[in-house]
Amino acid sequence: MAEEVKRRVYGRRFGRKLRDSQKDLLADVLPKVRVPTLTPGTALDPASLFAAPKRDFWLEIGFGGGEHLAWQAGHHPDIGIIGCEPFLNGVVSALGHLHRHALENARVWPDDARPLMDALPDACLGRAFILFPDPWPKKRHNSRRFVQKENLDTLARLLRPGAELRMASDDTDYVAWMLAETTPHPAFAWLAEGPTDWRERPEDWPATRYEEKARAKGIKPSFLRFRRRDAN
Ligand SMILES: C[S@@+](CC[C@H](N)C(=O)[O-])C[C@H]1O[C@@H](n2cnc3c(N)ncnc32)[C@H](O)[C@@H]1O
Repeated sequence: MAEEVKRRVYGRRFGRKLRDSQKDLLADVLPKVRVPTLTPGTALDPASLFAAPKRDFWLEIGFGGGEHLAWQAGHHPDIGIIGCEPFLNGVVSALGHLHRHALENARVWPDDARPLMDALPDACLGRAFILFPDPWPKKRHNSRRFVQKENLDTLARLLRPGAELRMASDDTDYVAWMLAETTPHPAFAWLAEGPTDWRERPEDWPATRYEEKARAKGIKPSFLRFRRRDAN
């Protein structure tokens, strides 16, 4: 992990005690798929993470249990996908999916996405996902929200022109916040095609655990797609 970078991660790092089979995943599978330790100033070529050449590289920030990460990896074997998640129990769950489906094209950064993003080169990504990020509903916690100018600037640097940034939330206040932060950003154009299409999840976008939790409570999430503009 990037020990020297002292940014704070808000949210849980550990949950329920791990069972032996989960500890085995950490011991046996994580070393095969983890992004190597980064120190500040290290440059990370995403192509160096994968044994076979990849057509493109995608990034998922906060993959939770890893269902979406594994689905995208399974459906796009020619893509190298990097998932970031500091919550250990989520990492273990993702390792289980990658192992069960023998997915070779996903890599895991079991930590805060920001140091990894800092290490990636300009215009190296074709897609990035931020799905159901923690909404931090109290006003005084707004600065903890992942979708904010500093992180959008970094994503603007990493996504190549024409690339797609996907976000989702079931929290209406956070959806409004995401739009308020992203639509004025010069690098991003909202891909809404009508007044309601962003209320429907595209077919190449599987439901995540948090989406299912929201729907079980009768809440309909929103799905936002942005195109990385050519200039800026
Ligand atoms: C509400 S959960 C959603 C998980 C998953 N995307 C889903 O939809 O089921 C938000 C996740 O973002 C992760 N997260 C929060 N801050 C992060 C950061 N700086 N870098 C990477 N992941 C982060 C949390 O650990 C948490 O698992």
